[in-house]
Amino acid sequence: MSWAVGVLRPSRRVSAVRANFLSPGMAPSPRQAAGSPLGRAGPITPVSKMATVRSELLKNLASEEAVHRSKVSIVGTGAVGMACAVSILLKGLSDELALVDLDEGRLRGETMDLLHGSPFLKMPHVVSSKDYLVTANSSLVIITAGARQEPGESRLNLVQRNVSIFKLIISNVIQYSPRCKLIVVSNPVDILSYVAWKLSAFPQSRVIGSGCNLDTARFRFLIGQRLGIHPESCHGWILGEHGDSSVPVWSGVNIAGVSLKDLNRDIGTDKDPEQWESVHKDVIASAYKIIKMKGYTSWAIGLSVADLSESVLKDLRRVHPVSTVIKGLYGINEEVFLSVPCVLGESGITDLIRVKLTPEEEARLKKSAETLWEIQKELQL
Ligand SMILES: NC(=O)C1=CN([C@@H]2O[C@H](COP(=O)(O)OP(=O)(O)OC[C@H]3O[C@@H](n4cnc5c(N)ncnc54)[C@H](O)[C@@H]3O)[C@@H](O)[C@H]2O)C=CC1
Ligand SMILES: CC(=O)C(=O)O
Repeated sequence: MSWAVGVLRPSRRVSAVRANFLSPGMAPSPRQAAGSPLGRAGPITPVSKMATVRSELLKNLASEEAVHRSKVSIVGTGAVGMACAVSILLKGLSDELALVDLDEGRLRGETMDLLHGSPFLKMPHVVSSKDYLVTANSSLVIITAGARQEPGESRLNLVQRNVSIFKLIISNVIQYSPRCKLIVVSNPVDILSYVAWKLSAFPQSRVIGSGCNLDTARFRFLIGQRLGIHPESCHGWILGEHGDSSVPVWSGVNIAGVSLKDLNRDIGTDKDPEQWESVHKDVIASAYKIIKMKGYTSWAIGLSVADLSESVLKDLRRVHPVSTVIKGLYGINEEVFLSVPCVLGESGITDLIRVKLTPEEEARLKKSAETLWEIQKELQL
C-alpha cells in the first residue's frame, strides 16, 4: 500500500515532503524530489551510513513510478467538496485524489484530517495544494468552490459571485488536465455548467452539471417513504433546472414497472386526492429547509456526485439526470444547460435519452430555459 503525501506544494514538493515524512539525516531520492508519493519511494540515499528503522526493515527491489489512471481532483474543500471526497474515497474510485482550495488553512486541516483516516481507506492517496499543478493529469475534476446560499437565498442569486470565481478556476484546471471531464456542482449549477463549458471550450460531452441528480435522489427517497419501499426500487425522474423550476416526470414514475399514473391518473396534478404533487414540492423545499437548519447541504450531494463519478471512472454507461446543453430538444433554442437523462461513461456524456414529455412538462422545461437564458445572456465571460 502506498502512503499518501500530505499537503504538497508541487513546485516546492521536496521541502514539504522532507519536512513531513523523512527522518532527520535523510535526503529524498531523486524520485521523491520529483514529487512522487513516498510509499512508492525507492531507496533513500542515506546522508550518513547510519542504519535506520526504514533501511533495516525494507529491502528495496524496484523503484516504480506512480502512474495514475483514475485521478480525481476536487476544487473547493468546503462542506460539499469534502462530502464528495469522502464518498469517493469510501468507494475506492480513484487512485489519487487531489484537493485545491484558496483557503490554505482549511485545505491543510481537511487534508490532514482525511489522511488520518488512511488505515480505513482502500485508496489513502490524497494530495492537496493551492497550486493547480497538484491536479495535473486528472481524469475527472469536480468543482464545488464558491459562495453558497444564505438561509432563504435562491441559487440563482449566487450567479455573479460564482462566475468570477469560475473564470479563475477553469483556466487553471484546463491548463493541467486538458483532457479531463468536469463535474460542476457549485450553484447555480446549470448556469455555471454553461460558464464552465464556454470558458473551457471543452466538447459538450466533457462538461457535466450535477443538475437534477440530487433532486431525483430526493424524489425517489420521498416516494419510497410514502410507499415503504427502498428508494433504489422507486423509479422516477426530475428534469430541468436544479432547484426551483425543476420538472417531475410523473408519467414515468414506476415501481417494478407498475406505473403509478396507471393506478392514479391524476397523480401529480391539482385534482389528485392523494396530493402526490406535495412530494415534488418537498423536493424543491428540501435545500431551503436543510440550509435553515444546518447552514448548508452536503451529504446527499456528496453521495450523488460519487455515484456520477463511478459511472465515469468505471465507464459504466449508466443513465443519470445531469445537466447538459439541451438546445434543439423540447423546442428549446437557447444554449442552456438543463437536466435530462444522460448516458455517462469514460468519455463523459455519450448520449441523451429522449424522454417523451407531456405538453405541460415540455412547457415547464421551456420556461426554465427562458429563465436561465435571461440571466446567461447578460454574463460577461
Ligand atoms: N449542485 C448541487 O446539487 C449543490 C450545490 N451546492 C453548491 O456547492 C457550492 C459549495 O458549497 P459549500 O461546500 O457548502 O460551500 P463552502 O463555503 O463550505 O465551501 C466553498 C469552498 O470554496 C472555496 N473557494 C472559494 N473561492 C475559491 C476559488 N477561487 N478557488 C478555490 N476554492 C475557492 C472556499 O474557500 C471554500 O472552502 C455552493 O455554490 C453551493 O450552493 C451545494 C449543495 C448541492
Ligand atoms: C444547495 C443545493 O443546491 C441543494 O442542496 O439542492
